[in-house]
Amino acid sequence: KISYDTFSFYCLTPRRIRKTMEQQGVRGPKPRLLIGNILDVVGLVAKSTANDMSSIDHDIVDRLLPHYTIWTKQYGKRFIYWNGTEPRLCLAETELIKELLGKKSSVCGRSWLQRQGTKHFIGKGLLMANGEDWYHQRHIVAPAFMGDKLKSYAGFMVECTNKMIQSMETELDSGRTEFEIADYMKQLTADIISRTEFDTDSDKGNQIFHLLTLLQRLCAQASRHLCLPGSRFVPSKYNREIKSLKKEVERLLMEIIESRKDGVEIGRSSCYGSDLLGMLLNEMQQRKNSTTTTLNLQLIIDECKTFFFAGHETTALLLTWTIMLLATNPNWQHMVRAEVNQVCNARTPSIQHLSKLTLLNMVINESLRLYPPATVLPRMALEDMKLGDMDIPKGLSIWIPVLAIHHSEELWGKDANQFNPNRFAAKAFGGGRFIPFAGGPRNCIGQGFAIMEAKIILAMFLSKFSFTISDTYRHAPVVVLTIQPKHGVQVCLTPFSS
Ligand code: HEM
Repeated sequence: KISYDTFSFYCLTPRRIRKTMEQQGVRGPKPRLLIGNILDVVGLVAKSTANDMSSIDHDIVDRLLPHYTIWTKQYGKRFIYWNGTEPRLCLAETELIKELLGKKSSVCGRSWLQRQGTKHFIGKGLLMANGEDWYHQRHIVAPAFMGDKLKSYAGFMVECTNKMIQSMETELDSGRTEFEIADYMKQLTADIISRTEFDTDSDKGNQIFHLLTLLQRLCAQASRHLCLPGSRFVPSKYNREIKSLKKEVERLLMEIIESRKDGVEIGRSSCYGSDLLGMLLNEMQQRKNSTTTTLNLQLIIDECKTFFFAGHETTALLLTWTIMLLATNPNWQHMVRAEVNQVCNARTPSIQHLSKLTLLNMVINESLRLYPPATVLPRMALEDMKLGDMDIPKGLSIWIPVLAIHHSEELWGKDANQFNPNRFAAKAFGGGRFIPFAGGPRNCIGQGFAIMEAKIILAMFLSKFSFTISDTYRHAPVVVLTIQPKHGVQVCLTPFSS
């Protein structure tokens, strides 16, 4: 039975899927046995990103998704390529994307390969959950990201940003002028998520982030290690390293959880708290006798890892790329600062101010369009389904190339690769065209949190410093799960007080 299942998983099902799609005219590059097109993709990306870009140019699709550019020219807007033994349909038609993320979201989920590849990293937390489990988990954590709860984080965000600005001012006083912004933003967003969702001191938070980053890097190579049957059970150096990092992260998280539980057990507090971790622990406690509950300690740990990961790097990248864009577009920097000064009037930004920062909002959107932290959105058909005119067989992975859609001249016009926040002045772009936070029921749960955080940090930063891009900055976006500046972003700061 096991050998038949393995044979079916690695050979029969992918073949059946390929046949169904070929009959509908969807083709793609020829796959190699077991490894599919992995080597083609790895080789093309290694070549296109081998050098830094010669100028600060936002035309980055050929660099970051060279395989997409080549195969879409050859096979059209829909094509199939193979990630090991997993066939992936690449889908760039906005109407179909809208349908997939919206109406068809209940029959789509995460693929086996994705779940297996991130098992030791974020486990079965919300990002990787499917079906009923996903629905249940989303329902539990959603209140932490809505309404008054969301608004209540603004004060922490201001406090953490003030701390960062003060440390920059101290550095400036001691004669430093150049700052690598990506590291500062990572530290700041890590502080904010640790404080708001886990009420944890930054030392422990830092340790967790450090270990999670190492785990993330290792897991990013998972598809190369998982295409051989049984490879995840082999005690290889790769597997051993992952397991030991996982153990260490989980030990640190358990310390945080235990200290919350102790607080309740010795009567110091009456509940586990109202932040994300508190909500999860309260839910587990309330339902401990229920037979339907799916929440257990391991799942809470997975959820913590998921939110530590999803809640800081993406926002840090949004901030980093936005500062790079403003540093290289002084007119926009000047206009947005004038808006901030007018709206906030020398006070720290409050919730009431944020909705009035229209130009800042346009700049943030344009930054998310040009440098969407998540370059692709992966989905898998959990059942046979119809998508537009296509019959999609169960088990087919569908990849939405967000970066390519955001840079498409057909969708955005001739200036698609230019920084032009004005395009967001008149209307909001939805409908599968502007999807930095995905869309439909399975969109980013932290979208409101991220935008609020980005507006507060940028407004405070702009009102304290004027900045230009440093001569040492080398423009070299690369993808390591998210779009990152390979050598960081160096800017020269001038404080307004001087
Ligand atoms: C600029 C910042 C952010 C961007 C661009 C972003 C982007 C995304 C995208 C594209 C997805 C969908 C992934 C997919 O379906 O494959 C997603 C999901 C998710 N994001 Fe974010 N995110 C950001 C910030 C945050 C923050 C601040 C948090 C938490 C505090 C967060 C937590 C999550 C979680 C838990 C999911 C999974 C939701 C689900 O599957 O139901 N994200 N994010």
